[in-house]
Amino acid sequence: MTATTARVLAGPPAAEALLASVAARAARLPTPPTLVMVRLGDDPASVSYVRGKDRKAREVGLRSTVHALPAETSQAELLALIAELNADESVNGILVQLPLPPHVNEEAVLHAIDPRKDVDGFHPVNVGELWAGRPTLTPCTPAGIMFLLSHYGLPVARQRAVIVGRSHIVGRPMAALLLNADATVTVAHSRTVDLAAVTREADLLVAAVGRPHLITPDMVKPGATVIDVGINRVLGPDRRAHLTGDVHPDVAGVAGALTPVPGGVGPMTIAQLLANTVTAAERQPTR
Ligand SMILES: Nc1nc(=O)c2c([nH]1)NC[C@@H]1CN(c3ccc(C(=O)N[C@@H](CCC(=O)O)C(=O)O)cc3)C=[N+]21
Repeated sequence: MTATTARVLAGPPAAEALLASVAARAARLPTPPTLVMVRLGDDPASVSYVRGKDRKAREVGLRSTVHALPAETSQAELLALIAELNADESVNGILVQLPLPPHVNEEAVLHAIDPRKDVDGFHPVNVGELWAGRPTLTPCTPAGIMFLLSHYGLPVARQRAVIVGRSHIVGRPMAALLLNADATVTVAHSRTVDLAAVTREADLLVAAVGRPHLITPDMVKPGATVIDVGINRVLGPDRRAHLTGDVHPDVAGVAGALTPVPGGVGPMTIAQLLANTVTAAERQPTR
């Protein structure tokens, strides 16, 4: 009987390493890179994420502004604000916090952002460049995961990577980044037949489905690296809400390395957003 426990891939030290380079690059520019975030309504998770990003931005020498608009803001009003921010040369990065209320067409909004200011990497021009192998501004969560893997010296090239989840925010861009880094990539999803047989092939398993504890120990190859992107709010035995991932805690007994939730991928997402803001600023003409 050999009880092993996975190496913990803590987000904060890797995020701090990325933020140190963000701060150094920001300091080399003639004016501080400027991020503008827009959120509609007051969903508590959105309020808290945007606040966290705003605070970190200032810590590393960026300028950050938040437009907190009423939930009833019309799509036309939101598009008018985006047009203004696109035209404003003092703005380097624009982020519209998702999800948007049901009366606003998310696609219409994301397509309206100038691709050069699209620090989320969600505009079709940036999606296309990523899939063409010419990444420019790449989605923050997957790009942050790539940084985390390299920070901890974990190999990607030649690895069999399985991503569970095909969202536009995580699963799909994660597949593109891993493919660009010479992994052999499989994207599994809710319709995949015999999911466990697919995930057991993975040297690198990325769980991004939003279903608490979907990934159980029997689904993991011994020694695999497991990245948990799930941020699920569940009620604990004490009936208090807490965060849990898509990966069952017992996976730590099988995996070689595992990201915790919270304190894993989340902090990387924020650091990468600020890295993207500096990248956008570096590429925009100076005034
Ligand atoms: N336009 C847009 N871009 C986004 O990048 C975006 C978005 N909309 N909408 C929502 C999701 C979610 N997201 C997270 C960022 C940080 C943490 C994070 O820092 N999590 C902490 C814990 C946070 C907590 O305690 O609630 C952690 O995992 O340690 C989580 C989730 C960005 N998103």
